[in-house]
Amino acid sequence: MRPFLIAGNWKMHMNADETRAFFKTFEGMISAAPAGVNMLLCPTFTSLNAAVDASSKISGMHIGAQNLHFEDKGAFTGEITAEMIKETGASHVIIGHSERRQYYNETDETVNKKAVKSLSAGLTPVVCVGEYLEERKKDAHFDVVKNQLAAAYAGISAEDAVKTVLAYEPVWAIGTGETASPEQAQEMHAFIRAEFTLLYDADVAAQIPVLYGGSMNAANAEELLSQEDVDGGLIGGASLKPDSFHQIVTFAGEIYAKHG
Ligand SMILES: O=C(CO)COP(=O)(O)O
Repeated sequence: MRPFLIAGNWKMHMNADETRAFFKTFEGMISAAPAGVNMLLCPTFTSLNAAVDASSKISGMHIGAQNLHFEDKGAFTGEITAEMIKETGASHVIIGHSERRQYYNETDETVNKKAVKSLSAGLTPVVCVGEYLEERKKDAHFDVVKNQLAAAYAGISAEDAVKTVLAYEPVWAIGTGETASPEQAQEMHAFIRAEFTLLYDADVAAQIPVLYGGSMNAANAEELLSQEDVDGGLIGGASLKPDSFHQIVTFAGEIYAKHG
Protein backbone atom coordinates (compact mmCIF):
# COMPACT_ATOMS: atom_id res chain seq x y z
CA MET A 1 0.00 0.00 0.00
CA ARG A 2 1.19 3.54 -0.77
CA PRO A 3 2.18 5.59 2.27
CA PHE A 4 -0.34 8.24 3.31
CA LEU A 5 0.34 11.96 3.12
CA ILE A 6 -1.77 13.96 5.55
CA ALA A 7 -1.38 17.59 4.54
CA GLY A 8 -2.74 20.82 5.93
CA ASN A 9 -3.30 23.96 3.89
CA TRP A 10 -3.43 26.78 6.40
CA LYS A 11 -4.47 29.34 3.76
CA MET A 12 -4.35 32.91 5.17
CA HIS A 13 -4.42 31.83 8.82
CA MET A 14 -1.79 31.42 11.57
CA ASN A 15 0.89 34.07 12.03
CA ALA A 16 4.34 33.02 13.25
CA ASP A 17 3.35 33.09 16.93
CA GLU A 18 0.25 31.03 16.26
CA THR A 19 2.33 28.62 14.19
CA ARG A 20 4.77 28.09 17.08
CA ALA A 21 1.84 27.59 19.46
CA PHE A 22 0.29 24.98 17.13
CA PHE A 23 3.54 23.03 17.00
CA LYS A 24 4.04 23.23 20.75
CA THR A 25 0.66 21.59 21.29
CA PHE A 26 1.10 19.18 18.39
CA GLU A 27 4.52 17.94 19.48
CA GLY A 28 2.98 17.10 22.84
CA MET A 29 0.65 14.75 20.97
CA ILE A 30 3.06 13.16 18.55
CA SER A 31 6.85 13.02 18.19
CA ALA A 32 6.90 10.97 15.00
CA ALA A 33 4.43 10.19 12.24
CA PRO A 34 2.95 6.69 12.49
CA ALA A 35 4.47 4.06 10.16
CA GLY A 36 3.30 4.56 6.60
CA VAL A 37 2.27 8.19 7.16
CA ASN A 38 3.93 11.45 6.19
CA MET A 39 2.68 14.81 7.41
CA LEU A 40 2.84 18.16 5.67
CA LEU A 41 1.75 21.60 6.83
CA CYS A 42 1.61 24.60 4.51
CA PRO A 43 1.53 27.91 6.37
CA THR A 44 1.71 31.44 4.95
CA PHE A 45 5.09 32.64 3.64
CA THR A 46 5.79 34.68 6.79
CA SER A 47 5.25 31.62 9.01
CA LEU A 48 7.44 29.25 6.97
CA ASN A 49 10.60 29.82 9.01
CA ALA A 50 8.79 29.31 12.32
CA ALA A 51 7.14 26.15 10.97
CA VAL A 52 10.39 24.71 9.60
CA ASP A 53 12.14 25.33 12.95
CA ALA A 54 9.33 23.78 14.96
CA SER A 55 8.88 20.83 12.61
CA SER A 56 12.42 19.59 13.20
CA LYS A 57 11.22 18.11 16.50
CA ILE A 58 8.64 15.88 14.81
CA SER A 59 9.88 13.15 12.52
CA GLY A 60 7.88 12.70 9.34
CA MET A 61 6.67 16.32 9.38
CA HIS A 62 7.29 18.37 6.22
CA ILE A 63 6.63 22.02 5.52
CA GLY A 64 5.39 23.58 2.31
CA ALA A 65 4.40 26.93 0.83
CA GLN A 66 1.06 27.68 -0.80
CA ASN A 67 2.23 29.25 -4.06
CA LEU A 68 5.32 30.37 -5.97
CA HIS A 69 6.23 32.31 -9.10
CA PHE A 70 7.64 30.42 -12.07
CA GLU A 71 10.34 33.00 -12.81
CA ASP A 72 13.69 33.06 -10.98
CA LYS A 73 13.61 36.80 -10.27
CA GLY A 74 12.24 40.02 -11.66
CA ALA A 75 9.76 42.83 -11.31
CA PHE A 76 6.89 40.77 -9.91
CA THR A 77 5.71 42.72 -6.88
CA GLY A 78 4.28 40.52 -4.16
CA GLU A 79 5.59 37.26 -5.62
CA ILE A 80 8.12 34.71 -4.33
CA THR A 81 10.53 32.34 -6.09
CA ALA A 82 11.08 28.62 -5.67
CA GLU A 83 14.60 29.31 -4.37
CA MET A 84 13.26 31.68 -1.71
CA ILE A 85 10.89 28.97 -0.53
CA LYS A 86 13.71 26.41 -0.50
CA GLU A 87 15.86 28.81 1.49
CA THR A 88 13.36 28.62 4.38
CA GLY A 89 13.87 24.85 4.52
CA ALA A 90 10.42 24.07 3.10
CA SER A 91 10.22 21.00 0.85
CA HIS A 92 6.78 21.26 -0.80
CA VAL A 93 4.61 23.85 -2.51
CA ILE A 94 0.89 23.81 -3.29
CA ILE A 95 0.18 24.71 -6.91
CA GLY A 96 -3.06 25.60 -8.65
CA HIS A 97 -5.34 25.61 -5.63
CA SER A 98 -8.89 26.45 -6.75
CA GLU A 99 -8.82 29.65 -4.68
CA ARG A 100 -5.83 30.82 -6.71
CA ARG A 101 -7.46 29.72 -9.96
CA GLN A 102 -10.64 31.58 -8.94
CA TYR A 103 -9.27 34.81 -7.41
CA TYR A 104 -5.72 35.24 -8.76
CA ASN A 105 -5.90 34.39 -12.40
CA GLU A 106 -4.12 31.04 -12.05
CA THR A 107 -4.53 29.23 -15.36
CA ASP A 108 -3.71 25.73 -16.55
CA GLU A 109 -0.66 27.26 -18.23
CA THR A 110 0.70 28.96 -15.09
CA VAL A 111 -0.02 25.83 -13.07
CA ASN A 112 2.15 23.89 -15.51
CA LYS A 113 4.95 26.48 -15.41
CA LYS A 114 4.89 26.50 -11.62
CA ALA A 115 4.97 22.68 -11.43
CA VAL A 116 7.95 22.59 -13.80
CA LYS A 117 9.76 25.30 -11.81
CA SER A 118 9.20 23.65 -8.45
CA LEU A 119 10.50 20.31 -9.78
CA SER A 120 13.64 21.91 -11.21
CA ALA A 121 14.23 23.67 -7.88
CA GLY A 122 13.84 20.41 -5.96
CA LEU A 123 10.52 21.29 -4.33
CA THR A 124 7.67 18.78 -4.36
CA PRO A 125 4.64 20.29 -6.09
CA VAL A 126 1.22 19.47 -4.66
CA VAL A 127 -0.82 20.03 -7.81
CA CYS A 128 -4.51 20.76 -7.23
CA VAL A 129 -7.36 19.92 -9.58
CA GLY A 130 -11.13 19.80 -9.14
CA GLU A 131 -14.45 20.73 -10.67
CA TYR A 132 -17.13 23.28 -9.84
CA LEU A 133 -20.58 22.17 -8.75
CA GLU A 134 -22.13 23.25 -12.07
CA GLU A 135 -19.61 21.06 -13.89
CA ARG A 136 -20.48 18.05 -11.75
CA LYS A 137 -24.18 18.69 -12.25
CA LYS A 138 -23.60 18.67 -16.02
CA ASP A 139 -21.63 15.43 -15.63
CA ALA A 140 -18.54 17.21 -16.94
CA HIS A 141 -16.37 16.58 -13.86
CA PHE A 142 -14.27 13.81 -15.39
CA ASP A 143 -13.53 15.89 -18.48
CA VAL A 144 -12.64 18.94 -16.38
CA VAL A 145 -10.21 16.98 -14.24
CA LYS A 146 -8.76 15.15 -17.23
CA ASN A 147 -8.02 18.48 -18.96
CA GLN A 148 -6.54 20.05 -15.82
CA LEU A 149 -4.28 17.01 -15.36
CA ALA A 150 -3.07 16.93 -18.96
CA ALA A 151 -2.33 20.67 -18.85
CA ALA A 152 -0.58 20.60 -15.46
CA TYR A 153 1.71 17.70 -16.44
CA ALA A 154 2.49 18.88 -19.98
CA GLY A 155 6.19 18.37 -20.71
CA ILE A 156 6.85 16.78 -17.30
CA SER A 157 8.85 13.55 -17.64
CA ALA A 158 7.87 10.30 -15.96
CA GLU A 159 10.96 10.66 -13.79
CA ASP A 160 9.66 14.01 -12.51
CA ALA A 161 5.98 13.03 -12.40
CA VAL A 162 6.68 10.47 -9.66
CA LYS A 163 8.09 13.29 -7.53
CA THR A 164 4.77 15.13 -7.55
CA VAL A 165 1.68 14.92 -5.37
CA LEU A 166 -1.79 15.37 -6.83
CA ALA A 167 -4.70 16.74 -4.83
CA TYR A 168 -8.29 16.30 -5.99
CA GLU A 169 -10.36 19.05 -4.46
CA PRO A 170 -13.92 19.38 -5.74
CA VAL A 171 -14.56 23.12 -5.43
CA TRP A 172 -18.08 22.56 -4.09
CA ALA A 173 -16.64 20.70 -1.10
CA ILE A 174 -14.06 23.31 -0.07
CA GLY A 175 -14.95 25.19 3.09
CA THR A 176 -18.60 24.27 2.67
CA GLY A 177 -18.86 21.42 5.13
CA GLU A 178 -20.09 19.32 2.21
CA THR A 179 -17.65 16.47 1.57
CA ALA A 180 -17.51 14.24 -1.46
CA SER A 181 -18.87 10.86 -0.45
CA PRO A 182 -16.21 8.16 -0.10
CA GLU A 183 -17.62 6.62 -3.30
CA GLN A 184 -17.39 9.91 -5.21
CA ALA A 185 -13.82 10.41 -3.99
CA GLN A 186 -12.76 6.85 -4.86
CA GLU A 187 -14.39 7.07 -8.29
CA MET A 188 -12.50 10.27 -9.17
CA HIS A 189 -9.22 9.09 -7.65
CA ALA A 190 -9.38 5.87 -9.67
CA PHE A 191 -10.12 7.97 -12.76
CA ILE A 192 -7.08 10.19 -12.01
CA ARG A 193 -4.89 7.13 -11.65
CA ALA A 194 -6.17 5.81 -14.97
CA GLU A 195 -5.38 9.18 -16.57
CA PHE A 196 -1.84 9.05 -15.16
CA THR A 197 -1.54 5.58 -16.69
CA LEU A 198 -2.48 7.04 -20.09
CA LEU A 199 -0.18 10.06 -19.68
CA TYR A 200 2.71 7.90 -18.41
CA ASP A 201 2.31 4.24 -17.47
CA ALA A 202 0.84 2.10 -14.71
CA ASP A 203 4.06 2.09 -12.73
CA VAL A 204 4.22 5.90 -12.63
CA ALA A 205 0.48 6.12 -11.89
CA ALA A 206 0.91 3.76 -8.94
CA GLN A 207 3.60 5.97 -7.42
CA ILE A 208 1.87 9.37 -7.46
CA PRO A 209 0.01 10.05 -4.21
CA VAL A 210 -3.52 11.28 -4.88
CA LEU A 211 -4.92 13.28 -1.94
CA TYR A 212 -8.54 14.24 -1.34
CA GLY A 213 -9.39 17.79 -0.22
CA GLY A 214 -12.67 19.45 0.67
CA SER A 215 -14.16 19.56 4.17
CA MET A 216 -12.12 16.58 5.36
CA ASN A 217 -12.23 16.43 9.15
CA ALA A 218 -11.86 14.07 12.09
CA ALA A 219 -15.43 12.81 11.59
CA ASN A 220 -15.21 11.81 7.93
CA ALA A 221 -11.48 11.18 7.39
CA GLU A 222 -11.44 7.51 8.36
CA GLU A 223 -13.96 6.54 5.71
CA LEU A 224 -12.36 8.69 3.00
CA LEU A 225 -8.85 7.42 3.77
CA SER A 226 -10.08 3.82 3.68
CA GLN A 227 -10.77 4.13 -0.07
CA GLU A 228 -8.23 2.26 -2.15
CA ASP A 229 -7.07 5.22 -4.25
CA VAL A 230 -7.25 7.91 -1.56
CA ASP A 231 -3.65 8.32 -0.41
CA GLY A 232 -4.18 11.14 2.02
CA GLY A 233 -5.85 14.47 2.50
CA LEU A 234 -5.28 18.14 1.81
CA ILE A 235 -7.08 19.60 4.76
CA GLY A 236 -8.04 23.23 5.27
CA GLY A 237 -10.07 24.19 8.35
CA ALA A 238 -9.52 20.96 10.30
CA SER A 239 -5.72 21.26 9.96
CA LEU A 240 -5.71 24.47 12.01
CA LYS A 241 -6.57 22.53 15.17
CA PRO A 242 -3.83 20.26 16.54
CA ASP A 243 -6.32 17.72 17.90
CA SER A 244 -8.28 17.26 14.67
CA PHE A 245 -5.13 17.13 12.53
CA HIS A 246 -3.68 14.61 14.98
CA GLN A 247 -6.85 12.52 14.83
CA ILE A 248 -6.70 12.35 11.03
CA VAL A 249 -3.00 11.37 11.15
CA THR A 250 -3.88 8.66 13.68
CA PHE A 251 -6.62 7.23 11.43
CA ALA A 252 -4.16 7.09 8.53
CA GLY A 253 -1.66 5.21 10.73
CA GLU A 254 -4.33 2.72 11.80
CA ILE A 255 -5.48 2.08 8.24
CA TYR A 256 -1.90 1.61 7.08
CA ALA A 257 -1.19 -0.79 9.96
CA LYS A 258 -4.26 -2.84 9.01
CA HIS A 259 -3.64 -3.00 5.28
CA GLY A 260 -0.03 -1.99 4.73
O1 LIG B 1 -9.05 23.83 0.20
C1 LIG B 1 -8.82 22.93 0.99
C2 LIG B 1 -7.45 22.44 1.20
O2 LIG B 1 -6.58 22.93 0.24
C3 LIG B 1 -9.91 22.31 1.78
O3 LIG B 1 -10.37 23.24 2.70
P1 LIG B 1 -11.43 22.77 3.81
O4 LIG B 1 -10.88 21.52 4.41
O5 LIG B 1 -11.50 23.92 4.78
O6 LIG B 1 -12.72 22.52 3.08
